Amino acid sequence: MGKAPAELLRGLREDPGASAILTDIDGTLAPIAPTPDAARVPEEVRELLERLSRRYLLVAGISGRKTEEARKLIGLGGVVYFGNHGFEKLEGDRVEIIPEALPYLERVRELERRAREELGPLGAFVEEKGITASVHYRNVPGEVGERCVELVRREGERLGLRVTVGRGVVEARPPVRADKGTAVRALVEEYRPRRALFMGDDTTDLDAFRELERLRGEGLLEEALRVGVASEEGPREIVAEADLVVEGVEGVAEVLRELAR
Ligand SMILES: O=P(O)(O)OC[C@H]1O[C@H](O[C@H]2O[C@H](CO)[C@@H](O)[C@H](O)[C@H]2O)[C@H](O)[C@@H](O)[C@@H]1O
Repeated sequence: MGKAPAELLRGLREDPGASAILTDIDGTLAPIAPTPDAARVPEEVRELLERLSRRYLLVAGISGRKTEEARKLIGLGGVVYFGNHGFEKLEGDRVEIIPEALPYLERVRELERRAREELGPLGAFVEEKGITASVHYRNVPGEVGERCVELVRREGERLGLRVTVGRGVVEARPPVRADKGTAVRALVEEYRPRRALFMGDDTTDLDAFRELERLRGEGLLEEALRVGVASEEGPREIVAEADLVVEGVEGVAEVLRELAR
């Protein structure tokens, strides 16, 4: 039998000054909603994060959202924010984009234009995000969803962009080395925690899981804990690669309560 959650979290809980709590937002802190602007972080989760940010070395939100949106959703000053799947970071009041990605901005916009023209009339929604593109198909029939994935894959290939499929969304990004894993590495190198946990539910969170494990292998972390948020829509690797599996945002809240105990 695997270890109980409290046992898995003990190392972090007993060493808060040297522990980092890193987390995805949508599907992890905020329940999945029909549209991006309907998503909310429950008040209890926000309060727990606030307490943890005062006690632990680091609390960071690493999201696929635009950084400003990630900041708005969590709404806490004591948290560090990375947006657009690790392509952006909030530095003071400024959002910094990975410089190597900037030459691709026009291609991302072109893909968005093509998606709006072809898929907008069918009910798909293209979220305005800047350096990465997201085409949402949660609220359209299955065959339209397939057309969304097809179009973004085709245009992504033509424009030299990298494409990923997430929960009700297909996304394209510049083909440079930036993802939630590079965000995790940057934070570990800057803050030097002994222990770190990452919580996530979707495809792009796997980059963070894998980097956390590499950091542990390299000896930069003594302990790395991957918390997978199970869902019917998420990739099976989220559960397969996790050290601890929880059910939905309520399961995440339990982890936060335990860390705050
Ligand atoms: O990395 P995350 O913080 O989990 O962001 C991933 C994407 O999340 C958002 O879309 C997802 O949540 C929406 C609200 O619940 C939902 O309607 C949609 O179907 C999901 O894919 C966000 O809008 C995207 O920009 C993020 O990339």
